[in-house]
Amino acid sequence: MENETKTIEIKDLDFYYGDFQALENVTFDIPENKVTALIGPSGCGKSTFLRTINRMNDLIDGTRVDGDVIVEGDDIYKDEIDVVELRKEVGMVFQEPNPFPKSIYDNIAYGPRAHGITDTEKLDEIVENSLKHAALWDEVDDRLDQSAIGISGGQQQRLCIARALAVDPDILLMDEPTSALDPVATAKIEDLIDDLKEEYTIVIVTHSMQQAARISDYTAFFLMGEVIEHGPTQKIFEKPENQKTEDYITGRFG
Ligand SMILES: Nc1ncnc2c1ncn2[C@@H]1O[C@H](COP(=O)(O)OP(=O)(O)OP(=O)(O)O)[C@@H](O)[C@H]1O
Repeated sequence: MENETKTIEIKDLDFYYGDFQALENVTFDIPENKVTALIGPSGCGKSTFLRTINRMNDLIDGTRVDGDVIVEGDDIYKDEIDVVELRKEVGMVFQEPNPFPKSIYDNIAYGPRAHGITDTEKLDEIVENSLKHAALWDEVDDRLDQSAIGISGGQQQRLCIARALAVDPDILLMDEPTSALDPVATAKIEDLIDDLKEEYTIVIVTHSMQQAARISDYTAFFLMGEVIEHGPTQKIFEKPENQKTEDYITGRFG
């Protein structure tokens, strides 16, 4: 990864829920404008790791972090940072599409309004651009005032991606964003991820080996809280260095 710009650097990261250690000594870099996939069996710490990048775990009582998570130069657990600003730079999309019970327009305008934008023309522009970026504009441009709950699951998930993009983040965290979707909607999100990496750094948790192989540039394989192997996706899938990685990739466990 020598020639890549590192957006996120993780060094010796340990994470605890109370007495339970969920991440141990995690160290790797996440490069800019690439897709990094996090794979591994259920409970190995993928979502926990993802949530350390925008300090979403802070919302859970009794958690503790050791080590460094450096996002765009700031050590986000050691430097004095504004967590609201961090979460603006590091957007998140979840497993289940979770639009607010508001209009399509208001879903997208919510974040920019919360960050102080009130000008209607500016908001119109953000809503249009965000929906275009999320490849949803053409499907909803004639019904922006209708409820976001009334569109399909795949459209809702693209709406949630548009909502994340509306506050102009640099990094997008995605926690199994297609696991609730059918194959057609999944393919649309995968195409979208491929387009989005031109402008955003993407970190995605996926249970699908095929999805990781299709869409990611780098892959990190987690097992029981540790990163067993990390590297270019093609190498991880075709020539893994660790036997455990090979066993997992070839479906021998997990
Ligand atoms: N809020 C919590 N409190 C206590 N333990 C937790 C909490 N969230 C997760 N854990 C534990 O931390 C470990 C890692 O969980 P995590 O959800 O990060 O794994 P995962 O790899 O994302 O799993 P999955 O693929 O099933 O979503 C698991 O043992 C889990 O039970």
